[in-house]
Amino acid sequence: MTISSDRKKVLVFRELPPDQLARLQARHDVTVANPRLPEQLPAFQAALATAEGLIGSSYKIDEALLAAAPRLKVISSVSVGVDNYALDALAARGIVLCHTPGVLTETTADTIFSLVMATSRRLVELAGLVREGRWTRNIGEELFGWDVHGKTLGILGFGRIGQAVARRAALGFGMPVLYHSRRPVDLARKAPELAGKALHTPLDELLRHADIVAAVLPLSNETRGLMGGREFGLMKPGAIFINGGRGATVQEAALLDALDHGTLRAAGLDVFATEPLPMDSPLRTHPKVTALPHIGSATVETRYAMAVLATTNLLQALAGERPTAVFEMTAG
Ligand SMILES: NC(=O)C1=CN([C@@H]2O[C@H](COP(=O)(O)OP(=O)(O)OC[C@H]3O[C@@H](n4cnc5c(N)ncnc54)[C@H](O)[C@@H]3O)[C@@H](O)[C@H]2O)C=CC1
Ligand SMILES: O=C(O)C(=O)CO
Repeated sequence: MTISSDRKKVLVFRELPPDQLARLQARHDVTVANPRLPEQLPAFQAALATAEGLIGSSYKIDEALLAAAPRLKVISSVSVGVDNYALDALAARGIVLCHTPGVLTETTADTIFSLVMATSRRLVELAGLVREGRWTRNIGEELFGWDVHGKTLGILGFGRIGQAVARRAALGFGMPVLYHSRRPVDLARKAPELAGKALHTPLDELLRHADIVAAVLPLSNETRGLMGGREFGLMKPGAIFINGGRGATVQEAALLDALDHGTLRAAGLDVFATEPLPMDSPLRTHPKVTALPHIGSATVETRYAMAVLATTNLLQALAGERPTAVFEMTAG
């Protein structure tokens, strides 16, 4: 990467905290334009033509958009997931892609574990009973929940966040953990606290044995639609499905079918194939679904930490240094 140290054109395509925007403005010529807002789209498109650095998230940066950015050297994503970026086109042009691994791991694991709790103990449904003035007598068996402690948790995607979910489950709730990932993790060396408590398990076997299955997979050609009718059909009768990775790793029609006509107890979803979730999606109001508006990392502290890391990554790359968190195109 050869980028000299003079002022560069930077395009910010999602709001940044004022102090992080000021860090960028002190060193570079910055345009802030949100392409999701129709009134700002022309400014975004105009700035693309000269931009050397982009920073933002939640917007598809596809090949056509990259073609309109001939001087682009670096994209700094305020996210760990990189499914919004045309990776092959970036690699072909030698454009550096940075992201925000690590700083959101624990917060996202908290969110995923809250979905485990909420679905098992029917928290949202039963809180609604109180809120709506329908708590008029002790609840009966038909509204009882399901224990979380001691249940077997199956985790799909055993990277940073998957392992953080496993720690909560195994160390806090006495849950045996099965995990599915591309390859076994050397737990004795990388996460000794989980050694002997989390077992690498082929997908079908995991689905057959887990009481609760939590997906924390990145979206890629390999994981798109990974959970379909066959996979939901393999799950234990009465099991729960959680998705905290990416929506499109699940075939939503198959999930609905498993909830309506299969034996799935409930689903807890933070992510959807289309976001925001369309008004006519049956998942929005399904009685067995706890749906969240993609809040995995959405705490004050963590969103700020993500913005700081993304800003640092961009400044480093534009200064010709190796950024703290480069997404390695061949990693997995
Ligand atoms: N709901 C939310 O707000 C958030 C969602 N995410 C999602 O979670 C994903 C995971 O984040 P990290 O744990 O930091 O990533 P990571 O790279 O540390 O872990 C990914 C894991 O998935 C596994 N994997 C990848 N492809 C696979 C395949 N084809 N089959 C089986 N396993 C496969 C990898 O082996 C690895 O264990 C992100 O890519 C993002 O999409 C991340 C943060 C917040
Ligand atoms: O970082 C990500 O990939 C998210 O989904 C939001 O934090």
